Amino acid sequence: MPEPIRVIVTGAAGQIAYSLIYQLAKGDVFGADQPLYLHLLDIPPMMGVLEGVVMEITDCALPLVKGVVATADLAVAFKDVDAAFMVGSMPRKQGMERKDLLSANVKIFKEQGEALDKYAKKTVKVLVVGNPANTNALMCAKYAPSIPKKNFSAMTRLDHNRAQAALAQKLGVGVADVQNVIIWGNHSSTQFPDVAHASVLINGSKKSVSDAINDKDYLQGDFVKMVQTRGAAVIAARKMSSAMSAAKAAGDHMKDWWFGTAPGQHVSMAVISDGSYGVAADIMFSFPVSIKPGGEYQIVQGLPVSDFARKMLDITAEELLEEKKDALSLCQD
Ligand SMILES: NC(=O)C1=CN([C@@H]2O[C@H](COP(=O)(O)OP(=O)(O)OC[C@H]3O[C@@H](n4cnc5c(N)ncnc54)[C@H](O)[C@@H]3O)[C@@H](O)[C@H]2O)C=CC1
Ligand SMILES: O=C([O-])CC(=O)C(=O)O
Repeated sequence: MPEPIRVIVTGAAGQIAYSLIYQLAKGDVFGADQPLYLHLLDIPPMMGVLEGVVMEITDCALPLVKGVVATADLAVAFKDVDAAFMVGSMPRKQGMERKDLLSANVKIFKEQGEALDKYAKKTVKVLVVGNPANTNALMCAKYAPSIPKKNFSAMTRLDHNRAQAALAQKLGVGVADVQNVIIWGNHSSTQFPDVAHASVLINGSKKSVSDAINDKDYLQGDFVKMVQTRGAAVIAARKMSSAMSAAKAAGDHMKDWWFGTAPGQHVSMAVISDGSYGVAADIMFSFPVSIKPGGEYQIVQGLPVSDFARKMLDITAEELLEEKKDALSLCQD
């Protein structure tokens, strides 16, 4: 058996964590033979609830769990962690955009960036889930200068999974038969879900999704809108934001980052922009990435960008630049 790793979940008494912790504890993310210590962080008023979560983890009798550290103390929570799921923050309510959460949430990611910098392993892989996720991740990285920026990411995998599942339904195939959809940009209603490079396996032969659906108006219209607004639709129906699907996406994101993507496949991750595809540098922008075994991601290069895609990329990058400006000023207060 490998040495145990240390994995932190912030917001551990909340909704997403409730689904996520079980996936981590039973080996779905880091592997069925990888023991781990779970570090669970929440705020002091939630310590009673968190105690209940710890009881349930114990009662699951899962052999991979070597110990649980439940705390509101950042120094204890972030000590020597190998992987960080940064969930803890306020969710939006009906009628809000995710960026409306910036003033409530960004300072959490500043403070926890500082804690990662002080206490975590320098190789830690950080996934920011709390909204607005891209800009929170940017600030988290900024305040953890001793950790490479490439170790920080934000979650657009839920959008990616939504797009993949919707296309599979439309085409009447299994989800695994649809590959290489791309979410570009912000985890917000300006994101661009792009099928131009996606493929589908139909009756054993591989086709482009665009050819298989053969309805440009749908692919550039209703499909894009549906993925952009799916989070709001779930809130309208459930009166609470997506949690089970968000936890599944967080697990998928980290699993691919930890183990690598299959040859020829790419997934969507918001990572620090290096200027690829004419996107402004130094914003957390969702790109197609391929990941080597062992966890080094690369932004997939050289994909053709249509005029329509160019317009969509520019809109979402512009929003991220505005969020960055607001976040920097909030963090200086
Ligand atoms: N990137 C994505 O695709 C998605 C992001 N989200 C976001 O994830 C976040 C969490 O959502 P839920 O789990 O549903 O919310 P929740 O309200 O059920 O749980 C959040 C937890 O975070 C805790 N928390 C608040 N401030 C904290 C701090 N400073 N340190 C540690 N813990 C803190 C709260 O006490 C609470 O237990 C929200 O911002 C939500 O918008 C949700 C779905 C998808
Ligand atoms: O929409 C929200 O506020 C929660 C979220 O990020 C999502 O479901 O994609």
